[in-house]
Parts: sequence; structure tokens; C-alpha cells
Amino acid sequence: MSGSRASRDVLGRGLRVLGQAIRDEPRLFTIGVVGSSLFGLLIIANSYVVGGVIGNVVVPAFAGKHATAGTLALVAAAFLGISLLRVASIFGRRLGAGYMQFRLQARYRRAVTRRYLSLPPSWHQTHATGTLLSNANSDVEAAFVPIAPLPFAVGTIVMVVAAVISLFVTDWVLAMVGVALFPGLFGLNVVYSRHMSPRQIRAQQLRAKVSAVAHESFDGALVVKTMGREEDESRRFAVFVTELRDALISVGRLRGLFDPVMDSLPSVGTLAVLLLGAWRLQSGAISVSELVTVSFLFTVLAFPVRAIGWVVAELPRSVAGWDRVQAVLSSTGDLHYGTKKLEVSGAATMAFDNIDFRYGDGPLVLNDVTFTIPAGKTVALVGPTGSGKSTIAALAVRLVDPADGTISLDGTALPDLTEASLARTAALVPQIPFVFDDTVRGNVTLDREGIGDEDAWRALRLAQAERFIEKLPQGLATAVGERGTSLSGGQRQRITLARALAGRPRLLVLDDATSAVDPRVEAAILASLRSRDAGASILVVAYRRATIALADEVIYLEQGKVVATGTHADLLATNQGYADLVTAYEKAEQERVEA
Ligand SMILES: Nc1ncnc2c1ncn2[C@@H]1O[C@H](COP(=O)(O)OP(=O)(O)OP(=O)(O)O)[C@@H](O)[C@H]1O
Repeated sequence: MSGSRASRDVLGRGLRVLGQAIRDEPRLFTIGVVGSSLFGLLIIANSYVVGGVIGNVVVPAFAGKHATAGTLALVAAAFLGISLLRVASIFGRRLGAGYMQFRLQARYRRAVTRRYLSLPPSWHQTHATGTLLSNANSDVEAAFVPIAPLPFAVGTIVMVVAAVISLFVTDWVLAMVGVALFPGLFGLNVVYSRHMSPRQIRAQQLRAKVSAVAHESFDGALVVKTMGREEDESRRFAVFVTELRDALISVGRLRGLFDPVMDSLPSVGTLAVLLLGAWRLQSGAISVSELVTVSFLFTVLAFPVRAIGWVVAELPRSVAGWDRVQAVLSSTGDLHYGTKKLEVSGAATMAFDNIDFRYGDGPLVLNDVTFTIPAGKTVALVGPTGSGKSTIAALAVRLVDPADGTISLDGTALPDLTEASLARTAALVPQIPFVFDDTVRGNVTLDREGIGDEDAWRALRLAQAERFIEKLPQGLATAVGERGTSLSGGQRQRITLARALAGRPRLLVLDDATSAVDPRVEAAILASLRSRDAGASILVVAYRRATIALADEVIYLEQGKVVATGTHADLLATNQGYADLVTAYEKAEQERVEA
């Protein structure tokens, strides 16, 4: 795309963003524009008063004709009245613009965050957290930067139109100066925007990059420190920070060039008015009052006209931010839910029927997988790394949908269920526990309706976490720190398990959810979950022999296919691959304990 087409495109798209903002906040925009238009009209009125005073009071005074006290009082009242109205107009303009800008930011931040939460895990896997933070923060902010001067700029247009009319009413020759000057000012703004556009877009992209790299470095602080990568990480970060600095300096340099030119143009206009005005005055075409009015008008117009420049200058940044926000808002891939609801108590039955699954356009990672978890039973998934265990766990709670086949709960296909019914029925406890920066109570109950302290304690008891929580200084009310930093890995896992149990799920999916707890505690957890108390069927991805042995049935997977199904003892006796794997697990566990 050629430079001028690109800049016209940015201008057009920027105006569409402003149009959307006005449609979102019409009332506040109107308040701002009314205030600003009043401000502009008062500037013109003020010029007339100044011109009138100079021509009718000051100049006659030089000739010894002094104004009466009444006239002076009238002049004072006019200046005072205009000043008071100006105070009100600035108040209205700033209030309207400020409220509009910050309300829009809040509205779109909420929308972006809501969208993040409804998009599927596959979407999140391809979008860096730092970039998402930048979308919700600096991109939303950038999209609405031109809103702050927008009402001022629109009011200025009203003022310029009124000024040109009043110029023509005064004198057509002087009016020609305005006719030449104002389009010049607008043209300059357009040229400015054309040069500013690529600089602003680049700066906005770099802001996101800096945020993404910083987030990754902080998130992986432990790896960075233990691997002695501080210097390299700092260098990696410095590259983008330096690039951002240079991009912003280039923005500042251009602005530094533009601002004085914008400032000086109206002064050139004033000069032209004075030269032409002197000639018109001599020929008797205009009066002293009119000349003063027009030249004063050109002097005071310079400042408001710059508001248009502020809006135009920020449009490229606004478009860059808006595009990135829209990319999130228009992302698709969310799952659609049905209308059916399931029973709320009693263990559920889950069936996988001929399930095929692939990530994106990749190869099949599950191939014709069929198995059932009967109500109240525990089924263990065992298989070498990469065989598809976590994928099955994700499918069971419908984080993703299969490419082919049907997964059902109590005979109802998962897509036919409401989101709430599915969330209530099946709970996943993932491999990596996530603990919020909250109290133990907050982490277990998540403020879900109908889950009180008694339910929290019951869940913690089942998760074998009751004893260590009792020993904490404030029990349930103990704050656990960001991401549960004050807890051990096994404690975090048990709190995460208790969170799932507190909702009394009818199917519990444990994806290697107790790997960090002691093997005896893990066996105790599974035993308590299998008791009637928990009331749930269990699908467990397991590595320890003691845990696997507790399952009613074991499904042995290899490369996305079910190779064998049966009890642990049966599989041990009949399947060499299974026997080798479980023995290897056991050896690894023993070595770990010894170490
Ligand atoms: N998000 C993803 N995008 C593309 N491929 C993926 C993704 N997640 C997993 N895979 C691939 O799918 C296959 C199954 O992975 P999965 O995590 O289900 O295996 P697993 O048996 O749970 O492995 P592990 O025991 O190591 O946790 C693997 O080949 C893996 O590389």
C-alpha cells in the first residue's frame, strides 16, 4: 500500500474508531462538545468585545473623549460575563471528555477480559500472557487517547466555521486570509498524521513486546536465576526497551517539529491581517474595531486549532490499539453449550465413544478411543509420556471438543449440556496447581454460592489437607500469598483438589494432580475419594503403582490408542508394555525417595 493510501486508510479507520466511541458514549460526548463549542464562540465574542473596546473606548480616549462610568461598567461586565461562561464551558468540555475517555477504557477492558475468559485453551496456548496484559492495558488506553481532545476539536470546528462567517461579515479581503490559513492548518495536520502513523504503530507493537518479554522473565524468574541467565535475559529485555525508546523519541522528534509550525502559522495569519488591514483601514473599508477584532481573533485561534492536531496525531496510535483490542474481541473458537441439565447428586457415568482428537491441523493424538467410567468407579489412565492422557482429561471436562466421536455424561452428549451443569458435574484437577493470592477459604470456595466453611472443611478433609490447614496461624483465613508462595507444592496441590471437591462434583478428573504429595498421602487421598463420602466417579492419570492398584479399572494407552483395559493385576500379567512401564515408574519413584 502506498504511503498516502496507508495514511488515508489510518485516518478513515481512526475516524471510525471515534465514531464507535461516540455511539458508545453519546451523552458525555454531547456535554463535551456543547462545552467546547461554547468555549469557541466565547473566543469570537471576546474578540468582538476587545475590538469594540479598543475602537470605541481606547482610541477615542487618546483624542480626549473619555468613556462614561456606565460604559466602563458595561465593558467590565462583558469581560466578566465572558470569563464566567468560559469557566463553565471549560468545565463542561473537560468533564465530558474525561468521563468519556475513562468510561470507554473501563468498558473495553471489561470486554477484553470477558473475552479472554470465554476463549478456549487452544487460543490461550497461542497468545502470550504478556501480550494479553498489554491488550487489556496499554492497547485499550491507546485506542481512546484521542477521546481526551475530541470534544475540544469538534468544538473548534464549530468555532472555525463561526469565525470564517464573521470574517466575511466584517471584510471579504481579511476573510481570504482565514480561507487560506484554515485549510493550510488542516492540511498540515494530515501530513503530520501520515508521517506519525508508522511511528505510532511501531511504538504500540513494541509496548506489547516489552510487556510480553518482561512477563516471561518474571514468570520464569526461578529458571532465569538458577540457570544464571540474568545477564542474557536483561540483554533480551534491553533490546526491546531500546527499540521502544528509539520509537518514542522518533515520535517526540516529529511532534517537536510539528508543534512550533502549527503554533507559528496563525501568527503568520495575524501578520497578513495587520498588513492587509492597514490598507483596508486607510481605504475606509473597515474600522479600527474591526481590524482589532480580526487580528485578535487570529491570535487566540492558534491554541484551539491545535486540538484538531492532537486528535489527528493520536489517530494512528488509536487505530493500532483498537486493531489489537478488536483482534481479541473478534476471536472465535469458544464452545457452544446446550440446554440440558443433569442430576445434582450421585456419582455420574462417563462414556468416550470412538473419540478422535487432534490439536489444530496437527496429527491425530487420540485415535478411536472408547471406554466407560461406570458410576462410582475409579478408572486409571496409564501410558507413556505423550500418549494422550492429559488430552483425555481435558476432553472429559470439555476444555476441548473431539474431532470425531461422542463423550457423554449419564448418556447426555457434553455439547448438549449447559455450561453450569457441566461445571457442576465434572471437575478437573490439573497437573500444575493454581492458587490465587487469597485466603485458604477463598481458594477453596471461590465464593461459589452455597459453599460455606463446613463444605470447605469437608473438602479439605477428603484432600488430606485438613491437618496442615488447622496448623496454619489463622486456619481457613490464612492468606497464602501470590500463587500460594507460602505453601509447599504438595500443599498447593491439595488445596487445588479441595477446591474441586468443595463443588461436590459427580465426576472427578485428576490429571496427575497429586504428584507432589507423599505416595502414602496420595494413596490415602484416593482411598478417601473412593469412599462413599465423596460420591463421585473418578478418572485418574496415575504414575504410582499404589495409586494405580487402587483403581477398579486401568486403561492402558500407547500413542493415542487404547491398547489394553482391565484391572492392574490383569494388565500386569497380560501386557508386557504395561508391565515394563509400571515397573519403570516404580524404579523412578524409588530412586526419587532415596535421593
Ligand atoms: N496444545 C498442544 N498443541 C499441539 N500438540 C499438543 C498439545 N498438547 C499436547 N500435544 C501433543 O498431543 C500428544 C498427547 O499429549 P498429552 O499431553 O495428552 O500426553 P500425556 O500422555 O498426558 O503426556 P505426559 O505424560 O507427558 O503428560 C503429544 O504428542 C503432545 O505433543
